[in-house]
Amino acid sequence: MTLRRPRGVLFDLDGTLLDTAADLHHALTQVLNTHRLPLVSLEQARPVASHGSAGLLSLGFGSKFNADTQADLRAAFLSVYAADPYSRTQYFDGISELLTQLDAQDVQYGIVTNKPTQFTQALLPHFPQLAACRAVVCGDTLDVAKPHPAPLYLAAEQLGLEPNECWYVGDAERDIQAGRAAGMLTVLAHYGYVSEQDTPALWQADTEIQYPLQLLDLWT
Ligand SMILES: O=C(O)COP(=O)(O)O
Repeated sequence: MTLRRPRGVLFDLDGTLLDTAADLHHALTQVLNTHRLPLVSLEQARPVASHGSAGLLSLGFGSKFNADTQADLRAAFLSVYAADPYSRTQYFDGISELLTQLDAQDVQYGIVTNKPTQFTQALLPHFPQLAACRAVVCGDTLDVAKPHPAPLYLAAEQLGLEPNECWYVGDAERDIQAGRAAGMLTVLAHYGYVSEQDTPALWQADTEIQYPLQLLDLWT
């Protein structure tokens, strides 16, 4: 598919720009250890890493993650994660070069994540190209988060662009829902945390990429 080069590209963070699964998995491991429960492997945790603390805790605790326990478990998880959300985290291969290319082609870019501001702001300084983004909207920036389109509207505004001048790239169903609802062209980052139980063909993304630099091929 060859498309017109967008004026702006907005990206999801976990599972799209940054491979954060190992740090999230580390936090889950610590909490499971505290409760003397069996651990889950990184391979098991990766597919749910886009679903934040609730997704990971449900995976590790099963029915023990319930209405009575979830507040405490979440607090324990987040306190471990907050202490070090970056040591095991890295760019997906090609992201750094992709962002350099976007700069060179005068395509603006930004981040729309459901990750709370506290953790996003702890991570970004370790990834200077992301810290320099003109648009960063987190899960708690507004009182609604993806799949609601409002965070995407705000990010487009921060870039000084109309929503329909931006694309949205993400690896989860709620990313594609939010992008479609915002009237943006949606790109599924298939290299991210898409699990075997997911049905991305039903998400109706406009197009998909198998690795980050493939984004550039969509308009050249
Ligand atoms: O931490 C989360 O809840 C998910 O973050 P994401 O929106 O960047 O995938």
